[in-house]
Amino acid sequence: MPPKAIGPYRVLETLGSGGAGTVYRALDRRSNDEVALKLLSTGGPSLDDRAARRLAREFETLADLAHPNVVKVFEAGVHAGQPYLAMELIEGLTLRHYLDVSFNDLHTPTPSSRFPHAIRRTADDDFGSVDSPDEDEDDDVEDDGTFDLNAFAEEAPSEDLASFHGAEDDSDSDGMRGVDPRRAPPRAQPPARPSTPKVADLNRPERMGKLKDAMLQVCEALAYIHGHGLVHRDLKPSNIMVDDDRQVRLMDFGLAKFLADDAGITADGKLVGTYRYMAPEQILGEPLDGRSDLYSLGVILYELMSGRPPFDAKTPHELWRQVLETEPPPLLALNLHGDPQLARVAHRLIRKEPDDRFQTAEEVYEALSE
Ligand SMILES: Nc1ncnc2c1ncn2[C@@H]1O[C@H](COP(=O)(O)OP(=O)(O)OP(=O)(O)O)[C@@H](O)[C@H]1O
Repeated sequence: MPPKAIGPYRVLETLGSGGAGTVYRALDRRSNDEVALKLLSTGGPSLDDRAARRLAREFETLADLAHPNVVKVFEAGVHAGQPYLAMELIEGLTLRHYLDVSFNDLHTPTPSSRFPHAIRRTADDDFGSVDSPDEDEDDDVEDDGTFDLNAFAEEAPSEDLASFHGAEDDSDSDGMRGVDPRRAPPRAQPPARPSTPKVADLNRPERMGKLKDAMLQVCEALAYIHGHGLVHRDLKPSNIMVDDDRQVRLMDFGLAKFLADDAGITADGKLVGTYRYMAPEQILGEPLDGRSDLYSLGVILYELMSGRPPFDAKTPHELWRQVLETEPPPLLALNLHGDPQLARVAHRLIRKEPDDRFQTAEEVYEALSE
């Protein structure tokens, strides 16, 4: 049951939940304006402290930003020990759902789709935000409210439920948790899966127009935040929303921080970000810059064009190995009639070396416009 009130806000409905908490539609009783209210998950005392710090960071980062493609944050507070963040309410969809041609045909339903607000939930978008692989070996839900391997297995994009459980077992039995990706031993790469059914639907002109337009707007948002010395660090389809006027908003800067204290790892040593969209340098805990966000953008573009991610594995360990060591299948082999220029952009964005990628969001914008 959602709370009835949070601080000065009356809760109207649940919009969705993510790794860090739940987002509600709420009414500001002072102004009568509707907002989106993100309430961080409760847990032990350490979760509260950490979550509060995450929220404060998200707020500080966002408060000074003003761009049509970046979500506006109004205020942060604490309610019954739980931190919350009030932000602009976006009447729209996450990028994945906005571009979804036929959700059930392209994605195997996951347990999360049982929830009535599944269309707004975003757990299908990724494997969940994650902690450093060498910590918290025993719990499904990590102490900062993010998820470990079981969440990873559950959210694997193209596995059936039996495979999910297999993945859980595998990961537990062979010690996948607690593995440092920098020391991960090589394994054989599984063969690329055949392209998804109805892949031709992905190329419908109207959908491609929407995809390109959304990508251009994301580039504008990224150019803006990178210009302010910020790296998003957790760019993924659930952190991009598109409103009814097709205006894109970049969300969730909880993981962003100024490049000055950059290391890709939080002060308490946790790796932040979401596996599937993480650049190699982020997996390795190396310093990040805007090019790491461009890598994530490339994964998103590849996935939305082909119906599957460039690297697809049952366990984080295997995914890291693929991301660090193998080349993704050519996008146009998965989608024969995909747009060749967009496919080239996607492949260049997901190059392993940051120097081999586009160097700025402005460059990506230009390439997408060609
Ligand atoms: N400002 C907003 N306006 C409208 N809906 C929103 C807003 N912010 C979030 N939502 C909805 O709530 C969902 C959950 O958001 P939330 O930021 O908690 O999770 P997430 O981005 O999916 O995951 P994570 O927190 O792990 O990055 C979003 O996917 C979206 O559907």
